[in-house]
Amino acid sequence: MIHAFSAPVLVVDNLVAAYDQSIILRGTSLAMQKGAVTTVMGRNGVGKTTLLKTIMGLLPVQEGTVTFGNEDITFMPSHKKAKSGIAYVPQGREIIPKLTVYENLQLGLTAHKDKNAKVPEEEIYHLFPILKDFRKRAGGNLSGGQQQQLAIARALVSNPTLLLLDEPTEGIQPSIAQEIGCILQQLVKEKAISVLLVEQKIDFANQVSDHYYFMDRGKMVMDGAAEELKHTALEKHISV
Ligand SMILES: Nc1ncnc2c1ncn2[C@@H]1O[C@H](COP(=O)(O)OP(=O)(O)OP(=O)(O)O)[C@@H](O)[C@H]1O
Repeated sequence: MIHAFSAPVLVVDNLVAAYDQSIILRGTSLAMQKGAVTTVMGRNGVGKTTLLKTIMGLLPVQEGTVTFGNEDITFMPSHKKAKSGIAYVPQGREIIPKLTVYENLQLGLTAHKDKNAKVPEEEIYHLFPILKDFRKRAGGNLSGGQQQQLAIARALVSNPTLLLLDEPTEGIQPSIAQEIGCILQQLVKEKAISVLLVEQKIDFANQVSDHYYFMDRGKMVMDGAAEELKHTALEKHISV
């Protein structure tokens, strides 16, 4: 839930970023409230994934700023961003197929600021009971929905305050997507984590979002609180 008057957890101001000569972000700006789900929607190829990568420091910023809490993190290397509390769950999930579920979870510790930290198993399995049952199973043998849960769980192992989540429902059946939506809501409520979500599916976005931004050709073209936006506005902006 958005806490009125709280300071934004993340502010992106006039961001410009490119792959070589090809400019993708053309002055992108957004502000995220703490403990809320902010969702970026837009057609394929408008730059949503590029925005998450640039915030995470995986693509250099050419112009503009990124502020996390009170800190300017525009040029902070990605591993430092991870240690300062930002976790990124990429599109496609990037589970290591040959490692077990538990070993995949352990990978999240590399981004933890305390080098003696352990996987908070009780907390993780409370949120994702299926991962407890499959603890010793190879990550590659999990279904798409289970791998998505594992990817989010692995991100949580680093103890983030901000989660960047790229199309978590891609290739996942609606009932499982809804389950993941419930877990996300629980996370935001119980742990006051802030989520920046890139999403194409309206039903899922409606289930979890507090605030929307619509992106077109590297810029935000509209934003608003979830309850202010009608279904039709959402559809207009994401229809291909
Ligand atoms: N590694 C790359 N090198 C060069 N161009 C890229 C690279 N990755 C993406 N692009 C291009 O950047 C543009 C924006 O891509 P991006 O993945 O950010 O879009 P998106 O809004 O997330 O779309 P989608 O929903 O399809 O993932 C596209 O034109 C894409 O072809």
